[in-house]
Amino acid sequence: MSSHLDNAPSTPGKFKMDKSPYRLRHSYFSVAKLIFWSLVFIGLILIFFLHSPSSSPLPSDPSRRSLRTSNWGGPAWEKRVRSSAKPRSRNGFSVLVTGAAGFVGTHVSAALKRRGDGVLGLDNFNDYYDPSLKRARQALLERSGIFIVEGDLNDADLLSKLFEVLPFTHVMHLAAQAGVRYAMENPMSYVHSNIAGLVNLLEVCKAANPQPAIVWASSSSVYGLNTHVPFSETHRTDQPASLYAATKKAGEEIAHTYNHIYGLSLTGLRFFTVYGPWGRPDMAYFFFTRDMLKGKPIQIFEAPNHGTVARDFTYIDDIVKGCLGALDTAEKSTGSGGKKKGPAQLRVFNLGNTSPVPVSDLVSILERLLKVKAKKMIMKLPRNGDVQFTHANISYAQREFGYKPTTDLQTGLKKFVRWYLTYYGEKKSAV
Ligand SMILES: O=C(O)[C@H]1O[C@H](OP(=O)(O)OP(=O)(O)OC[C@H]2O[C@@H](n3ccc(=O)[nH]c3=O)[C@H](O)[C@@H]2O)[C@H](O)[C@@H](O)[C@H]1O
Repeated sequence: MSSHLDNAPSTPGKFKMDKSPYRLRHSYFSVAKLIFWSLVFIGLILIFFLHSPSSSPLPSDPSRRSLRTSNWGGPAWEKRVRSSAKPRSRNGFSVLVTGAAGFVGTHVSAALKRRGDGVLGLDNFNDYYDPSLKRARQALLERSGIFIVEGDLNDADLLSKLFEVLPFTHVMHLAAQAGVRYAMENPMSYVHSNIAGLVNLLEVCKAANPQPAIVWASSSSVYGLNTHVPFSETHRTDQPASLYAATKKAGEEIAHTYNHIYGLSLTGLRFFTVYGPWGRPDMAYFFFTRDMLKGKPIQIFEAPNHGTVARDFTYIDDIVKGCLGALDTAEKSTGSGGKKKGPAQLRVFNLGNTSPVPVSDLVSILERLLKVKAKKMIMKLPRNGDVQFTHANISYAQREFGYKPTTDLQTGLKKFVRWYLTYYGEKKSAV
């Protein structure tokens, strides 16, 4: 005899005690059905929330996910932002520098601060190259009172918040996925930073009140397969040789659109192979130095028929002068609250050195400076985005803001090598 408690169907297992096979199957299927339909119902609710744009509790967009991990906001944070971006003088600029922990970003930020402008940095500290170098640059800027907010360009909420805290007069947009050859390894990182990130930034700038004037980094690589030299801003740029170049060219077209529709003042700067202290370890002059010091072989690219591969290497201090010149001559945006009020300035400048140097000469200079004989491996120029030759015509920048590079490769590399040996010598390790 079984007690009534034993009959209580508290769990499906207990049903096995029931003597009637029909009742057992019937009850079992009712519960299973109930569970099944409950799961379907919960699933539908979840699908509805995940796809609802306004109330999405778990955003599927990776750029928005950074919101959850980034550490910004609050009165103390806002105070730091304000104090970093406050100019020393009444007519000084208040500049948001994106990519402030990057090579050019660090130098430009420091120069702006030195002359009395307020600077707020933004950087996502990604690991495209050794992030400890970016942290060291950050520490350097911190010593001169520059705060770098850690966040991604694609984080619209963060960017909007920054403009809410402060009416930036200018944006110096230097954050990007750089490097010509890496584009074949990780193409989407170029789309994420150089296209999606740029659009996100421009969306926030167009909605800001007042709208800032924007100066941003394009690239000499937009000239691609152009064969007219020296490269002038009027030459064709519709034959990019790498995805990197294509995203920078797309950026120039996107700039045109935002200028046209929203009255944003936009100036693009086509940088020509920038080098110098605190440089980028992914660039040839930098890793040639590292590998030569380690006694490792280096690859030197050569064009077909032993043709020379050359670059218009441009020293960082000259580039900084060009950036400041562009900033100083940038006119105000004309829109407000997302509406254009009149035509606004739209410019593109070459910032080069006007004196191309063969890569083999770059290596000879490094050999002399490092007192090391390079183990050279001559290789065919790979078809991975590299072009054979770059040479800037800089007369437009010269005319508009007196841009005049003054550092030759020998002098600039000497300063780079001195920095390199101090930086890595002190750390007793190479990159
Ligand atoms: O002006 C730009 O817009 C770009 O400049 C820079 O690109 P590049 O001019 O290609 O510089 P970089 O890679 O240092 O190669 C230098 C030279 O060494 C040759 N090179 C390179 C590697 C190698 O192993 N061997 C070699 O001979 C190579 O063929 C080349 O001739 C920036 O990286 C890029 O982000 C962008 O800003």
